[in-house]
Parts: sequence; structure tokens; C-alpha cells
Amino acid sequence: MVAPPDNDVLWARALHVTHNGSPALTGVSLGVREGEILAVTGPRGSGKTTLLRCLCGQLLPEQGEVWFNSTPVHTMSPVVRERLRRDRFGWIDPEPHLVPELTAGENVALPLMLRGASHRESKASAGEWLDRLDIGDCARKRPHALLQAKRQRVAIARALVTMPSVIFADEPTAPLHRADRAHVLRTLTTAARSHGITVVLASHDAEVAALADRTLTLLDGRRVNTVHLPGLKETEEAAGTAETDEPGADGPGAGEAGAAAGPARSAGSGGDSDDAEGRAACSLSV
Ligand SMILES: Nc1ncnc2c1ncn2[C@@H]1O[C@H](COP(=O)(O)OP(=O)(O)OP(=O)(O)O)[C@@H](O)[C@H]1O
Repeated sequence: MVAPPDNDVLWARALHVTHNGSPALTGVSLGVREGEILAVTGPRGSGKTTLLRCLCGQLLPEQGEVWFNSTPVHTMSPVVRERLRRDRFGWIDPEPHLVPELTAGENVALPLMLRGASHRESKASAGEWLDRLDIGDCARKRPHALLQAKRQRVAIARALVTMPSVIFADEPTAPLHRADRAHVLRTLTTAARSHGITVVLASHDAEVAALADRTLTLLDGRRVNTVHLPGLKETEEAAGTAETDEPGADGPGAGEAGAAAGPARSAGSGGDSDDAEGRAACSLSV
């Protein structure tokens, strides 16, 4: 096993996963810096969810390594991985799976109470997070009384309330209208940035890349540098323009999205990107 770089909160090398014999990830490597917002983009079925599930220890790759803060996740027992997910990670699904019998405030307080915090303390923290996400007035409402965009913001508050090291957000805006999508994404990324929380954000929505520090693009389970699809770049043929990295041959730094297409920033640049134009140029719309 090769130890990961110290400054990567998450690091994965040459991940291989198959589902029922079909490849879902083929030699994907990456590193994620602390506090970074990484967008994982790609068309449907390209392996985004599978990658997030591997990185958070929910799914063990058939080959490859996953490290969190220089600790190997792929060699942990299921119980230890479960504890890691509970204590250090947050997860946001496309659909906000809230407990229908509980109010929004109680839903957000729940992860704290499950960790042993007092009811009063948990409710107070939940209220603060709901306020930060501009839905403080929803605290006493049950999920069915809320619009979907507000329910999703409750789910985001629930993921943030424990102040995890990393939040994995899998298509968090998939069921929302365009205006709500932008609002929810900004809410998540702004809250994460202000609290130094690392975010790995899977989406096939091009707008996501514009809010991220860096973009990693998947196509058919492999990392690619650029993907030009029909209708986006009429002058190029989709089949001939996807530049595929050599899977597993290099370390996580290889083939960063920024290297060829000039998106948000390369792995080593750190801090906020100043080339919004570059981000827009790299984003994938499918
Ligand atoms: N549990 C599963 N059983 C069988 N095949 C699966 C399973 N999960 C994913 N797959 C397949 O693995 C490939 C990658 O799927 P994955 O969900 O990771 O992609 P994705 O990019 O997240 O797609 P989407 O945007 O539709 O969520 C796809 O071909 C998918 O059909």
C-alpha cells in the first residue's frame, strides 16, 4: 500500500467496481483537499454514485484503495466503516429522506441526539442551522407541509448539523426546478465553505461545476479530461473528443479536469478559483 499525500483528506487509487459483472468504475484515482468542493460530473450511469459510495466507505471496491485522513478505509471492518460514516461524513441524497412524523427541527436535531447530545442542545443547534439556511420558519413544520426545495434544505441542514469532515452530495438538486437548484446548491456550498467542510458533489448538472473548486468528470466509469457532446460543440464529434485518462497507471493527481480543459483549478492550486469563465467552459451539460 502506498501512503497518500498528507494534504488530501480523501485519496483513492485505481478503484475498480463492477455491478453484476458490468464495470461501474475502472481504475479511477483522485485526491480531495481539505475544505475543497469537488464536483463529480458525467452523464447518467457514468459511475458518480458508485464513486461517492466507495469514497465514503459504503461500498468496498473490488480493487483499489480509499484513504481518509491518511487512514485506509478499504481495510476497515464493516463496523468501523459504519462508525466512520456516522461520525465523520454526511450524505445528501437526491430525495430528502426525512422522517415524516418529525418536524423539520426534529429531523435536523436527530443526528446529534443519536450521538448522545441532549435534546435541548440538539434542538438549539438544529434551529441555528435552519436559520443559516433561511428556513428557520420551517422548524415546527412536518416534511409534508414543506415544498420540495425546502425539504431538501432541511436535509442539507441535517447533513451539516454534526459538522462532518466531508459531505457527499449525490445529485442533491435532481428533483428541483432550475431556480431552486441554484439556490439549494449555493446554500450547500456557502455553508460548507464557511465551516471548512469538504464537499464531494455528484451531478450531471453543468451549473454544479461553476460552484465547485474543481471538477472531475467520469464517462463509462473512467476519468476523462473533456467531454464534448453533440449539440454543445457542433464542430467536434462526441465519440472522438473524450480524452480518457490512463486508469490506475498514475496516482490521484493524474488527469485532473483542469489539466486539459481549463476548468476551475488544478489539484494543487488551492483557494478560490478566479477563472469563472474557465469553469463555465469546462462544465459538462448532458
Ligand atoms: N446496484 C446496482 N446494481 C447493478 N448495476 C448498478 C448498480 N448501481 C449502479 N449500477 C450500474 O453501474 C453503472 C454506474 O452507475 P452509477 O449509479 O454509479 O452512475 P451515475 O453516474 O451515478 O448515474 P446516475 O446519474 O444515473 O445516478 C451504471 O451502468 C449503473 O446502471
